[in-house]
Amino acid sequence: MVNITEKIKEIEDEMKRTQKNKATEYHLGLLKGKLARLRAQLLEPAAGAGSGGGAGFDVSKSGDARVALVGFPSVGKSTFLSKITKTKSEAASYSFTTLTAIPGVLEYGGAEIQILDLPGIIEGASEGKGRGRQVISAAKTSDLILMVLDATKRAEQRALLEAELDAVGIRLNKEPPNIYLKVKKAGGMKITFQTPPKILDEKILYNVLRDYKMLNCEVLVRDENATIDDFIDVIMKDHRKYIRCLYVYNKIDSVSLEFLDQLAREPHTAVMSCELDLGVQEVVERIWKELRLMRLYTKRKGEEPDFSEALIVRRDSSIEDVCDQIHRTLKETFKYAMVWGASARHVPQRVGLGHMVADEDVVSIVAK
Ligand SMILES: Nc1nc2c(ncn2[C@@H]2O[C@H](COP(=O)(O)OP(=O)(O)OP(=O)(O)O)[C@@H](O)[C@H]2O)c(=O)[nH]1
Ligand SMILES: [K+]
Ligand SMILES: [Mg+2]
Repeated sequence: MVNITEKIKEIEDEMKRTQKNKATEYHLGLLKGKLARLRAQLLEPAAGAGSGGGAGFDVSKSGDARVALVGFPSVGKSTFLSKITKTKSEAASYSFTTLTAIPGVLEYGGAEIQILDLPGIIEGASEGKGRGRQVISAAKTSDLILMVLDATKRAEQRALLEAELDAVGIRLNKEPPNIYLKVKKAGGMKITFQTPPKILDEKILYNVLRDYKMLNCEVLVRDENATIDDFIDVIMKDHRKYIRCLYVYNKIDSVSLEFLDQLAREPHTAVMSCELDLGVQEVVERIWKELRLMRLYTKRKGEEPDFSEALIVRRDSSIEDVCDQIHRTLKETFKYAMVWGASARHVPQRVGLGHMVADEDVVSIVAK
């Protein structure tokens, strides 16, 4: 039987040995493409493997959003969960105290946010070390990854974790690449650049596409700074997940003020000490902000809006999403909606299902 992990290792070694220059660029591009394919294979559940393979933990999603706590062992994930929710997750000084996914509910801004405490992961998690694959599958289902880091540990921990998540197709704080790709039945390859590319060229895209046996397709590269990694992400788009990430350094009670200041300046980063209860509430506020949920208020005809209970919807929601949130079948009897607030051109504005709402809008749905 061919061992995928070994093949991956071989390619990674070859990439490390290969010097990066103009002459090797095409070969490296091909290797990256092959690596992406193998990694996707590795994550496919093996036939007859039962609950193994890439399956996550058996915790159903609930509430308005899900946040996954991801980190090395003993960084304080369970301590944090117990602090911000009513759930108690065992915390101790030894590694792998937590062995399964423990859900808790954070109530904030009228929303119920599911927080998933997870076992610690170690280097090699993406290749199946420890419970790595299960943890990563759970992280993939979340709306926000909270990467919990130990402020007293080496700075590399963050890059190591990022590499593990990257290897399974999770892209943190990134938008999908601005490249259009359409596979066709015939007609050959048509590769177009909207503006002169700074990094890519036609040949490298052609080579990778041929290696993927995508001989008939249309490509339009809209971003002049796109890389071959971006292009491979587009080819592999069914295996990619773009998730926001908040990096949280815990145990700041044990580091110097200078170092703390340095950590806090990194992008998408917050610092806290669960032990001294420092910064924990700020982290909760950051979670809320990063989730980009919106609060809407509903209003019945002829009555005042109900500001006592917000309706929580995701960013980029339309009136149709609002209807679905209120009731499964409301859309079917929908006639029009009246909207007051930032999304309305004039107040109130009469709108249809396609209208995009804004945070704190007041919405009145009129049914047939
Ligand atoms: N100094 C300090 N210790 C902390 C802090 N927060 C948690 N700890 C300690 O760190 C140890 C590990 O905490 P846990 O909450 O079990 O860590 P975990 O990340 O859930 O660990 P695993 O489940 O094993 O992956 C415990 O001994 C905690 O008391 C903190 O802010 N400062
Ligand atoms: K622990
Ligand atoms: Mg734990």
